[in-house]
Amino acid sequence: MFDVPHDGTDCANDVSLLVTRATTCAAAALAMLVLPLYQLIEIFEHQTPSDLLWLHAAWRAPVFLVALASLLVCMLQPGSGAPKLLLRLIAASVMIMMFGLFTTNMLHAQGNPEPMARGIIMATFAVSLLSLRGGWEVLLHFALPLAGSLAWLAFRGADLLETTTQLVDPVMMLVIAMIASELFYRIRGQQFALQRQLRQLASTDALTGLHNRRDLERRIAAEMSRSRRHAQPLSVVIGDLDHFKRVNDEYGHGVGDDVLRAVGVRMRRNLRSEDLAVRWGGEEFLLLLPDTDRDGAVDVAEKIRRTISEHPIGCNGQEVPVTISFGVAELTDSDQVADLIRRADDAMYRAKAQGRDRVCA
Ligand SMILES: Nc1nc2c(ncn2[C@@H]2O[C@H](COP(=O)(O)OP(=O)(O)OP(=O)(O)O)[C@@H](O)[C@H]2O)c(=O)[nH]1
Repeated sequence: MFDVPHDGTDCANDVSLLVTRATTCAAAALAMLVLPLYQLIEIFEHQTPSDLLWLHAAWRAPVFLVALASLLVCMLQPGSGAPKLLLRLIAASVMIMMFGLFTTNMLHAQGNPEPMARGIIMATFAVSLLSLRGGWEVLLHFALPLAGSLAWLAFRGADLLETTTQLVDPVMMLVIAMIASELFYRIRGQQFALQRQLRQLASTDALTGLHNRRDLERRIAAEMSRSRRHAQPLSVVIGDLDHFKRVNDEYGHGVGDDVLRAVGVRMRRNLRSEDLAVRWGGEEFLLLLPDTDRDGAVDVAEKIRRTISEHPIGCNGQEVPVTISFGVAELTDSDQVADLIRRADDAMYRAKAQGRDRVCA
């Protein structure tokens, strides 16, 4: 099968990826705006000494600010590619908050650490799932703040043995978050790949791997308006294999199919990436050539005609000689889609009438 050039299919995937990211980003940001505030109020109610209150606020501040910025970006620039970076920033700031507060608790052992620690662990778990792509990313975002936190505790002379027992809950969270994040990441990846494959199948001809008629119908109007907007030519070429019935009758339907495939390959080899090669009907092909005028399209069709008629197609050890007739039409100001295709079709029938194996415009 051929590589399908960058087209509407890819765009649809990109848009759906952007929407997923923006939604995730907004969800993570909202969660991270509410949670730190809620916890600060709780700590305030437990009458934590004021200097520690400031420390608590400082550890939460990056999460709060990044979450606020993310929410603003998601609201003001919904189509931007920023959420990917913002999601990582949210995750990193949450991990830093978690270990900052963990260190504060270890050094000052005050307040009501139990519910707070649980809240942070749950938040970290949620954000890991939302923001990070796969187990390795969770580990990376977790490992750096953990190392910093342990280094600071050691520097401040804390009892590291006690620290390790306190680490049981966060490490358990890490393992669960890694597994869940990896699972989510893979499921999402498979889902995107499947969507892409389905869209590609829906727009591709199964036998030749060229674009199908439905796909052309979806694109030709857009190409016509693009060509008019930029005052660039656009041409359509219709090609029909000559006496193809004889090929089937003489060599069998299987060889006929191989010939159609080979013709498709030769067409694609002679086209630019922005051109569209379509299997238009049984043994009929259509080429949509942007930025190409009538003479240019005749040259393209002539080149393809020669590669087909001058080199018989090898199938099952046999050489099958094939020729093709082409008709060319260039877009005019008054053309509708049907007019353009009809003129190319008429030209192709003229080529048949004049003896086949030729190009008419
Ligand atoms: N092997 C194969 N043959 C096909 C396929 N689609 C259409 N055909 C055959 O293509 C042949 C087309 O025959 P006609 O329309 O009579 O045209 P032709 O024999 O090519 O003659 P001209 O077009 O007049 O030169 C028919 O025999 C179809 O069965 C296909 O997918 N595979």
